[in-house]
Amino acid sequence: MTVYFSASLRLEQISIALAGRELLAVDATIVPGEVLTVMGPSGSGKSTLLAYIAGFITRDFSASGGVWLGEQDLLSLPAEKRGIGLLFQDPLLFPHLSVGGNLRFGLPRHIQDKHQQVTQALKQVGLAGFEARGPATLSGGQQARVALMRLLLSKPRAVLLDEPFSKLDTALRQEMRTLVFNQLRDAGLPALLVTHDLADAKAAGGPVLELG
Ligand SMILES: Nc1ncnc2c1ncn2[C@@H]1O[C@H](COP(=O)(O)OP(=O)(O)OP(=O)(O)O)[C@@H](O)[C@H]1O
Repeated sequence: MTVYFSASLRLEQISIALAGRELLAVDATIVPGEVLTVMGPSGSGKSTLLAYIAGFITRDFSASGGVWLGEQDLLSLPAEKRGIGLLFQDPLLFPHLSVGGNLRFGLPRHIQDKHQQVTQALKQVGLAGFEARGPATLSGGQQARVALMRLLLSKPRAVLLDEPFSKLDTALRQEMRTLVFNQLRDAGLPALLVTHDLADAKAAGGPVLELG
């Protein structure tokens, strides 16, 4: 994996409200290679916070506060220019593309040796030779690993994870936690994890923010 350095992700006095009622307030800085875990009751606005950071919060909410990546004001950029990578509980692979096609989709246009990068990424997660397979022929755990590598190949500058392990069975969950957090640490990316699972927070190894 190519190591590339990112800046800190700063969440500056963010407040998110729905119908005039504040759902959450967050003020935090996530340094490169660190995972901030956000926990809280269902409906407390965790996914909405991620949507605000990534740039696709809907008008139903009123939100305020700053989102900075180093010196860059992310709120001034449209979602596709923010350089934020997302991982959800569903792998969301494109069903009409092969595994290789899904991975190439994440690669920035200027990358020359796409084939080599894809081959290397698959090898890294124990899926060497899976390029031509369709996503539907993969197990849930294999799909999750492809989704992780697609995310990393897109060279995000920060990563948001929304319950990324909740659909995996217990053994696989532990394996994916280790893989995901090691990869994020190696890549030196700041990451924000939303979860209900204390074991996820422990594996992430960073600070934990408990919403009321
Ligand atoms: N588009 C929307 N319009 C109006 N209300 C919404 C919309 N999306 C979500 N909500 C409401 O906003 C609140 C926050 O939702 P959100 O999904 O951010 O919570 P959460 O903390 O991620 O919940 P969970 O842990 O169950 O995933 C909830 O009360 C939800 O019903």
